[in-house]
Amino acid sequence: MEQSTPPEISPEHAFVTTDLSKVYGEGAAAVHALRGVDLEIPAGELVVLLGPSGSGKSTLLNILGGIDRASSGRAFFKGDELTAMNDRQLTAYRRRHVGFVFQFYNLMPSLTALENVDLVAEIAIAPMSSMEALDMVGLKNRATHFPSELSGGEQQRVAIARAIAKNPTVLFCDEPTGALDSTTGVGVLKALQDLNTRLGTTTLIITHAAATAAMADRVIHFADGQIREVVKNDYKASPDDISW
Ligand SMILES: Nc1ncnc2c1ncn2[C@@H]1O[C@H](COP(=O)(O)OP(=O)(O)OP(=O)(O)O)[C@@H](O)[C@H]1O
Repeated sequence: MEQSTPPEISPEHAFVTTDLSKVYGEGAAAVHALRGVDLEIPAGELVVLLGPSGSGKSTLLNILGGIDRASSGRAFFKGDELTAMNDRQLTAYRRRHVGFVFQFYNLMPSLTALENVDLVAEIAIAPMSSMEALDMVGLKNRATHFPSELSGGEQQRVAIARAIAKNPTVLFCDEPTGALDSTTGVGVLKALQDLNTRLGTTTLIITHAAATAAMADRVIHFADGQIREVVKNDYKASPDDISW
């Protein structure tokens, strides 16, 4: 049988993409969201994706997260080809390996913080306890509070606890601080950096806050559906030390 994994893909890579492209729509209405993206993301890194609105960041995240499909090119997760998976395989990949955090927290208003985290922990394969997940984001003492009793930053930290409770291999964050003021945003970024260090979860963060780049291992600059530059940081700043 033909070997489907290119030899350059090693287990140290969480993701590798080759010539990855995505076109939405057809003909004159076609939008080229990704135009031949070649990317390597080492496992365990905290990666920040920067770029103008519409440059393709969310499209890349959604393809790597198994919630959208590429039009051409290939994407691999630890040697498994995402772009060759059927719907059932992609669902299994998401369920087993992927945590998502979005700009709006999407918490159930009628459930407490702990119950919101429980929702995901209950269907995960190897979850940590919901209380442990809340503890990791500094909210153990707010477990019985409802979302309406929590600040925006606290609600986002509950959403992060919900995403990490399933012990994901990769955590995708699309504008996690987009709805927060800068002080509150720092608390959320600190929680993400802390989790990355403690759990070793490969973490991809899309943000418009360019200063956030200083807290990453690697910064990917996007423009017009392509990677313009990849910068590897020698030193990772604490979100506390980033000026906004
Ligand atoms: N479902 C869709 N149908 C048609 N076009 C789409 C769809 N999703 C995204 N696009 C287009 O693809 C391009 C890339 O969008 P994408 O959301 O990936 O950009 P982005 O860099 O994440 O932007 P932002 O920072 O504003 O979230 C944009 O031109 C967008 O309008």
